Amino acid sequence: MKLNLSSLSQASDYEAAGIQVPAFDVAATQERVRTNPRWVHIGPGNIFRIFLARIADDMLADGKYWPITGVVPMNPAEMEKQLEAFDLLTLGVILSGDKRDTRVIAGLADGLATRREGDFDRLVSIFTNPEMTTVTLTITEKGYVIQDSQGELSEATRADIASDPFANHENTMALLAGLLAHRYQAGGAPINFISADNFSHNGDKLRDSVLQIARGWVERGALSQEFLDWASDDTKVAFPISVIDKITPRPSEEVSEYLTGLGFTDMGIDHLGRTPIAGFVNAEPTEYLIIEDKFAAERPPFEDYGVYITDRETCDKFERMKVTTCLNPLHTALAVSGTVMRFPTIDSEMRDPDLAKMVNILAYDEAMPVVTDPGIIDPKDFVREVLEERFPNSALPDNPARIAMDTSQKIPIRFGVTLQEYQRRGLDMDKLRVIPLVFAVWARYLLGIADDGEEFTPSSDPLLEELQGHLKGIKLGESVDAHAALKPILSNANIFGLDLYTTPLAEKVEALFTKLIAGPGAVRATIHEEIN
Ligand SMILES: NC(=O)c1ccc[n+]([C@@H]2O[C@H](COP(=O)([O-])OP(=O)(O)OC[C@H]3O[C@@H](n4cnc5c(N)ncnc54)[C@H](O)[C@@H]3O)[C@@H](O)[C@H]2O)c1
Ligand SMILES: O=P(O)(O)OC[C@@H](O)[C@@H](O)[C@H](O)[C@H](O)CO
Repeated sequence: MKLNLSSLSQASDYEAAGIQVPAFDVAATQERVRTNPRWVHIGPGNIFRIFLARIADDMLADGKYWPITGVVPMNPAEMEKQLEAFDLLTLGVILSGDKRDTRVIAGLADGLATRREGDFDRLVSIFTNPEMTTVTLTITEKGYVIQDSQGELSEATRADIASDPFANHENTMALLAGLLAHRYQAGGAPINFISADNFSHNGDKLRDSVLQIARGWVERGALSQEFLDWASDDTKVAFPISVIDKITPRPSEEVSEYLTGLGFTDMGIDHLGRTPIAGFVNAEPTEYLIIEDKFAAERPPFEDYGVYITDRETCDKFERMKVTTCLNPLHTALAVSGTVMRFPTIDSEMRDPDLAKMVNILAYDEAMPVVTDPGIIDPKDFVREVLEERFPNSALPDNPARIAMDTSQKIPIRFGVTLQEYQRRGLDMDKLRVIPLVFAVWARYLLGIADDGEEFTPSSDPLLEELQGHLKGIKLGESVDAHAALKPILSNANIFGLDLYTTPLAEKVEALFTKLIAGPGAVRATIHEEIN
């Protein structure tokens, strides 16, 4: 059996395999959405396919017409090999204990790849359609960045500003700013942009980046001030903030074999560069989506599908709890140490007493003091669920390397916000043990040498080359001037949210780093010593 519309018409084959199928006419919806689009999603990757597309699937099953048009602005092969090869269907596999719940998700009903001939023009026609009112995004943090590491507008952004606003743009922020210009020109129907990426005040960042490009066009006379006024008016173009939470690892070999055992012949894992791609997505059962109640246009009835639509303050508090204290910083701590110590999965790290203790200290002693209860869920229950159920979920094969991707972009949010809060509240940073340890292990990770003394390939990161340049020549077991090597990194407020030399942490990180490079086994020994 192959996953496609034709096999779906034999629903009994799916039912015999215990797989839930869409409760609506998928082919008819895919036909209708081409002329009647409602909801566009940029970056139709794993979390989107198992969370937002599933919500759309549930809505469609209830007769609420919110099919999604997925847009890949990067490599068209992602659209072709991961989505179109399966008629845009995804097999969602929820893993917990020894249970696997599998269903066909069909909320994604149309697919475009803007670097593919003709697709950009079709996207323009979708953006000029007033019936299309909502755009969601999961494009990773770096997709929003229009500056270089020094905080200046990047060369690519300057080139976009110098180019025709109405043309196709490779940079996603410029693409969206240009599509907004098309929408304005076509009458300016209101629209919502909901970032569902994992960082602080995601909607604000999206708004800033898009409007900065729009402003550049207005300043050089390519667009009118009226356009900018419209795009800046949040009753016309809304950018609510949101928080999304569902651990969604890369596709796993075990799940691939399981699906093959159910009779599928097309559920193998392929690769696009180093990124594994598949017709299925595996994830944990837990999920939270919180969206600020700030919309300019009609939107999907999210609240009927378990999504919290709430005030900005609640979003903010939930985000502080999840992204900057009780989940994502712990993830990054496990990602860099797990990679250097060659742990295959996060759950295996949680069975290591030192690493489990490290993240417990980080959560309860160092992060919790700056958390405020969001009201939706008690932070103590949230962190307990993370540390005792979600991370140790042995059915969920989450690889530390996935989480280590783009760490330089994540640190300001996952740790910097907490440090700024310590500074703001006058809390004692000298007491912090694990936060400086994580920074030192990250610097040790950047060397690309594991704790066994052998090489590993660090996950991709836009600053990898620059950061590795500062550490060039450092060898395990040899003496090092840690201050000279680390100063350019630790003083970079773009990375840590503040210059670590304005805190007691920089000195600690330098001392820890010196210990961590003492030789093979030094990472294990230093972590053990520091947390016991
Ligand atoms: N996987 C998770 O556990 C999880 C959970 C919560 C939130 N998130 C958020 O969702 C994002 C995506 O995670 P995922 O697991 O779906 O990853 P993924 O790699 O499966 O998907 C990422 C998508 O973003 C696109 N993309 C990458 N860079 C882009 C750019 N510059 N412009 C436009 N599109 C770009 C890719 O083409 C792909 O479609 C994460 O960065 C995170 O912020 C992920
Ligand atoms: O998705 P990223 O790359 O921002 O971060 C990696 C993980 O920490 C993240 O995906 C978590 O699994 C997720 O935030 C859980 O909701």
